[in-house]
Amino acid sequence: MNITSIKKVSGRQIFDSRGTPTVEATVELQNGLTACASVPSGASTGQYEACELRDGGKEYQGKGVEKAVSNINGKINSALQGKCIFGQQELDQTMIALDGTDNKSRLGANAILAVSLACAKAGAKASNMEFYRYLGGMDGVTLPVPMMNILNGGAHASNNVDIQEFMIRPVGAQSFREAMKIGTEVYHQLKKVLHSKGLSTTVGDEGGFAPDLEDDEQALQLLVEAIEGAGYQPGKEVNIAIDAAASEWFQNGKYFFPKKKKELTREELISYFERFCEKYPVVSIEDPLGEEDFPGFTEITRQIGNKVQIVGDDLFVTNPKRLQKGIEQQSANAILIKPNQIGSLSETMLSIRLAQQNGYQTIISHRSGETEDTSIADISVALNAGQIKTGAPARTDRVCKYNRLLKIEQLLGDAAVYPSSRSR
Ligand SMILES: C=C(OP(=O)(O)O)C(=O)O
Ligand SMILES: [Mg+2]
Repeated sequence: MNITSIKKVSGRQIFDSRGTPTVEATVELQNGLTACASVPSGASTGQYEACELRDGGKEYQGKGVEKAVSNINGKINSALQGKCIFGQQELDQTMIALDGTDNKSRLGANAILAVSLACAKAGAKASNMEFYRYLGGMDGVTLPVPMMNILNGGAHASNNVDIQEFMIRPVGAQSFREAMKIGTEVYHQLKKVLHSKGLSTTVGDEGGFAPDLEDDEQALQLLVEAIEGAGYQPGKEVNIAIDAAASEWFQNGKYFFPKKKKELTREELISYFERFCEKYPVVSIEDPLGEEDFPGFTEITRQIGNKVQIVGDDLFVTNPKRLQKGIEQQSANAILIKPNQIGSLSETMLSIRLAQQNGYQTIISHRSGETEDTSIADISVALNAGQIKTGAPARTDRVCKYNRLLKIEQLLGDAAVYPSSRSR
């Protein structure tokens, strides 16, 4: 038996940032080294995501993950025992074949991904390497531009804002460290602005503020005011990204804003976003249309894709097959990468590479229900993704990813690259 082969894989039910059960896995090697990983969970989940296996019954309103955990302790443990920890592809393929379904519904994408990530972390430990270096080698040196979600709406907050996320991008920074300084200053300034207007400073699921507003456009005005108030130039030093999460709005061929009770056609919705991009420094729109609306995506990309990043989240669900369709139909120019949408590390890496080979921008992303696992930070640097979306720079479930990136930047030293607009 090789000392770097797998001795045991085990799982347990833990809780995410919303207090909902989720999966954690531990991999133990013959040499005694152990590594642990846990998986997050979404609220505005795409219909085509891999299956997050949840228990029936009354426990936690039927949200327990004990079945997924017992799949780890039973079938997955038996299949991976004795295998070499360095064969990530083979380990993932073994679990995918054992599952045997298209969407990982037998073992659960939550079970498979937790083990997949724990294996990769164990491989890094056994190699005496930092996780990002193990994944990306010497070539993984790019710190991502953080897309900080500082105002929450949609399915992530109980306010009256329909757009799910309003994010700031500190592109004028020259390092990730400086980007964090700028981002947190704007976040704190937004709190002051909201307070001065008598608006609520309670927060949504991702740590951003969740006030009731006149309309969604007011959120953009507040962000611009906060950027300026913190002493930065909107559009130059800090620009804005939104996630409409429009799959949540799609009903009978039209779009319906559930909170403002307003109905729009596809064309009206595209014009709505175009106006935002003309009037405000909005440079990135995620899921401007629904997950079925490939033609709508193609149309908005044709109209404004030369100056605005059009991001497919629910549209692509980190799935190389759906991404390939989008590439052929020119449906977007960027992809959101959420490892738990596809359910294994090697498939996640495949989607990132496919996107990069086809000139798509890549944004590595958290989920709205998170754990303290920081794998996405390492993945973003290892694969030179260029952007990360991991919530407000507040609340530990979000900040732990940002803090890991600060450490990685320090470890990389002079080799670290930050995609600053100033150096372009
Ligand atoms: C992070 C997101 O939310 P959720 O995890 O709820 O899908 C998103 O839609 O991009
Ligand atoms: Mg999204």
